[in-house]
Parts: sequence; C-alpha cells; structure tokens
Amino acid sequence: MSLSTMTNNEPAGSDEKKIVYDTKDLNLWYGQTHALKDINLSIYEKEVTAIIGPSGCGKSTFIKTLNRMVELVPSVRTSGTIEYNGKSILDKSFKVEDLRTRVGMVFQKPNPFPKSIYDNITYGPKIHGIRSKKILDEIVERSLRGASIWDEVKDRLKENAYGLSGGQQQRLCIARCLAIEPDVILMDEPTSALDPKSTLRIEELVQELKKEYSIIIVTHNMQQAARISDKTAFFLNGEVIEYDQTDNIFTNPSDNRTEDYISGRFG
Ligand SMILES: Nc1ncnc2c1ncn2[C@@H]1O[C@H](COP(=O)(O)OP(=O)(O)OP(=O)(O)O)[C@@H](O)[C@H]1O
Repeated sequence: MSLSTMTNNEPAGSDEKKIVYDTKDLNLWYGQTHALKDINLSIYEKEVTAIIGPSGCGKSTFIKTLNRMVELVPSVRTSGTIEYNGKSILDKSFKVEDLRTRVGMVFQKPNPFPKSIYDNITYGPKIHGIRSKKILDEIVERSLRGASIWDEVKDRLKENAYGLSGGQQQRLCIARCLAIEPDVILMDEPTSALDPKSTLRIEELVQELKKEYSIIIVTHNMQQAARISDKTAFFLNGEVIEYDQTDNIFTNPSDNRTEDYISGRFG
C-alpha cells in the first residue's frame, strides 16, 4: 500500500518497528520563505531512511530540524511537533545538549578538526567528562573499527587528520559520531564529495551501521537511495510528496511527480 492512502505517513509493513522520530504538521520558515510544509513523517529505528528531492526542496532543512541545528539561523520559525523517542524536542524545556549526545551528524564535505586522528575521536567524549586514557583508547579503537577505518589508521593515530584522503576523512567523521554513542546518525549528502570507490565504502558502512543505529541520509544520488535505504521520502517544494518502502518508491511510485523525479525528468 502506498503512503498517499495512509495517515501519518507510515509505510506498510512498519507496524512492528519502533518509531525514533515522529514529526506532526511540521512547518518551518526562514523569514518569509516557507521551507517545510506540514511534514508528517514517522522514521523507524535501525533502518536507513533516504530523503530525496530536487535542489531547494527542503531536504537539508528537514534533517537539520531533527537535531535543532537549524535554529542557528536567526530568522527561523517553526510550528508543529517533532518527537524523538516520544519526547517533544521543539519544546523550549527540552535541552538541546541532550539531543546532540544522541544524534550525530555527518556533512557533505568531510570536516575533521585540525587535530590528530586520536584527538578527533576523543573530542566529544572529553567534553562529556571522560578523562581516563584507558577508556579513551578503547573509545578510539571501537569508533574507528565501527567506521571501518581502524586498520588504515591504527599506526598513525597521532598524525593530523588532514593527512587522510577525502574518503578516509569522511569515515573518520563517522567514527567521531560513533564515539558519542548516538542512537541516530544524520547524513547530509555524505558521499557527494567522494570518488566512486570511497562512495562504495561509505555505502557498505551505512549498511553495517544500521544494525545498531537509525540512519537518515539526504542524497541526490537515486542509485544510492535505491541501494542502501529501507524507506525513502520524496520532498518537493517543502512538502513530502510520497514516503514509502524504497522498493515501492523506485518500482511503483504512486505519485507522477515521484516517477518524474526518479526517472530524471526534472530536478
Ligand atoms: N539559512 C537560510 N536562510 C534563508 N533561506 C534558506 C536558508 N537555508 C535554506 N534556505 C531556503 O530554504 C529552502 C530549502 O533549502 P534546503 O537547503 O533545505 O534545500 P535542499 O533540498 O537541501 O537543497 P540542496 O539539494 O540544493 O542542498 C530553499 O528555498 C532555500 O533557499
């Protein structure tokens, strides 16, 4: 069954799964620009959810509302609700710091700190008060292994992260997220600056990571969305046009605009 026939945008076959994020009538404005319009999406735990759509349709804005990073823009105004594990995160009483420890983010361009590989990973844990070298060493190894980069860097942990290739830097940034033991990883076009081989490594990694984490990924790459995601939401002009199991979106979309977009007729 397609989502367009269902309420609250719950794809068929999701009944058993836990909802990690639930947005209800979410609207967002940058000044006069109405960037998100009545978004009702339920995002499920330990799945990969792809957000697709043409440039300017609100994909990045959407994922940046999920960790409230969008509030850094002074003109931003929102209405509606976002529940994260049942808690309403847009409420002023909700501490944004609590969210940032549960929700990691990876950006389009790898953005390691100008520090050693080791210090990149320990940065977050140290902010959370971890001082023991033994524990920090364990976190570094576990995070780098989790991001499939341990073998490449284990003998150069004290070297500057800028000496890594772009693909390695992106996996380091994923490891930096893992170090804070998040529930959710938000990824905003994480492979768009990478070559095909590095892209494939990240895609394989995402498949591995979803066993433990819920992943929401913005991508312009239709093949990537089809290859790695469980569910896909198609955004257009700030609205969710269709949200469904990825197989349905790519083989049997219920809205002509989805079909036009995925077949390259616009965007
Ligand atoms: N900081 C900002 N201030 C004002 N308007 C903004 C800001 N960021 C985004 N917008 C506007 O909000 C709308 C959605 O932008 P957003 O970046 O979320 O789209 P997108 O789908 O991620 O685009 P792209 O694929 O090009 O990255 C656009 O009209 C954009 O111009």
